[in-house]
Amino acid sequence: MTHAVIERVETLIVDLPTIRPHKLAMHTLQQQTLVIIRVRCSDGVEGIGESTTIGGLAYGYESPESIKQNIDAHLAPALKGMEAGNINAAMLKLDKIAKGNTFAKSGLESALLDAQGKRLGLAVSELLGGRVRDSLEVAWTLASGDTARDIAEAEQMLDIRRHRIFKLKIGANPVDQDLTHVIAIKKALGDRASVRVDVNQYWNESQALRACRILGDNGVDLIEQPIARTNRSGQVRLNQSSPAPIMADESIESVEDALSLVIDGAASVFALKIAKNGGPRAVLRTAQIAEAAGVALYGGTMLEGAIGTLASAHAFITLNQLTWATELFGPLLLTEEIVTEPPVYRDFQLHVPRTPGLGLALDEERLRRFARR
Ligand SMILES: O=C(O)C[C@H]1C=CC(=O)O1
Ligand SMILES: [Mn+2]
Repeated sequence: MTHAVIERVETLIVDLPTIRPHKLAMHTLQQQTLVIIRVRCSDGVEGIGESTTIGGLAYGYESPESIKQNIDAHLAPALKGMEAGNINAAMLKLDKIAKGNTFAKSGLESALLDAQGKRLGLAVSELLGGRVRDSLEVAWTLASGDTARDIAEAEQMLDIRRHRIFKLKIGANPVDQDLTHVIAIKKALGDRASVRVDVNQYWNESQALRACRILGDNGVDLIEQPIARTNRSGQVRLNQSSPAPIMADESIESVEDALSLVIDGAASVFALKIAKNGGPRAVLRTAQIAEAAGVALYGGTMLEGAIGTLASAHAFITLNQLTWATELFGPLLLTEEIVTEPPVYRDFQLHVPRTPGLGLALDEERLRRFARR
């Protein structure tokens, strides 16, 4: 049998509307931009992947435009002619020719896994060693910017049994205003929901010392990235003093970051994101570091659409412990789909398909309609 080779890599920028503005400390999303990757192989198999970030360059070092350009100019030519089924060799080559660029690499690794799964008739989770569950609990982010509207949204999610974990995006407003907002929402929801916050690095240590204590004392379960990733010693001190666990998100931009956080004792929970580690296989290396260190895990998102969400989900369902569940709700924030069958959310869970590859097919007509020209 001759091995299939990678013949062509195509990238498309897709702009999709959101159900409402989504306010994060650094950026308000009015729409979401996905980079869709198609890897065509010599055996006729096509793999699909997604490289998505938030707010252009507001969140990380890669933008949709730079991701597309770097794949087109550097990563795709390096992959051309390589054996399609040898994902180790392909990703080693990319690591050799490109520093960082984990978002771009994540979409490519996802597409190669999708192709190999389709080729072998196996779900990506099976390629990753096999699943230990079929579905994942999914949190919802309350980020309308309005307390009453956030409470109404949470009540609706509880009613329809879609989410019972809520993450509140704070940090942009004065600290006391944010604390009042969070405490009001926790009071309204009580024990019916887990309430967590994500500060997206917007506090300094002096603000965070007091705020983390107040949040913990008022029943907030988890505090995500309260201070800057660059303030490592501050993170260590907060991790020791906060009554609520501290989760690292922006602090992890690579597998090596995860190791150094563990060595320093800078967080007791890690947000796992395929985009920040370089793909579904790379994120599992970070998960293994956490497991060995006794750090708890959470399945994070960069607000990807269906493809990036399921690429993440196939990795996360192979994990033994996922103490803090996931936030794989990206497709639910979008009003439009570019796949033929959207991911299934039911009874607080995302159900992960067992069909070959990621278990998704592109809807060509809708893709054409939303692709940026
Ligand atoms: O975690 C982040 O910082 C980014 C993202 C995840 C959920 C959400 O609403 O925003
Ligand atoms: Mn975060």
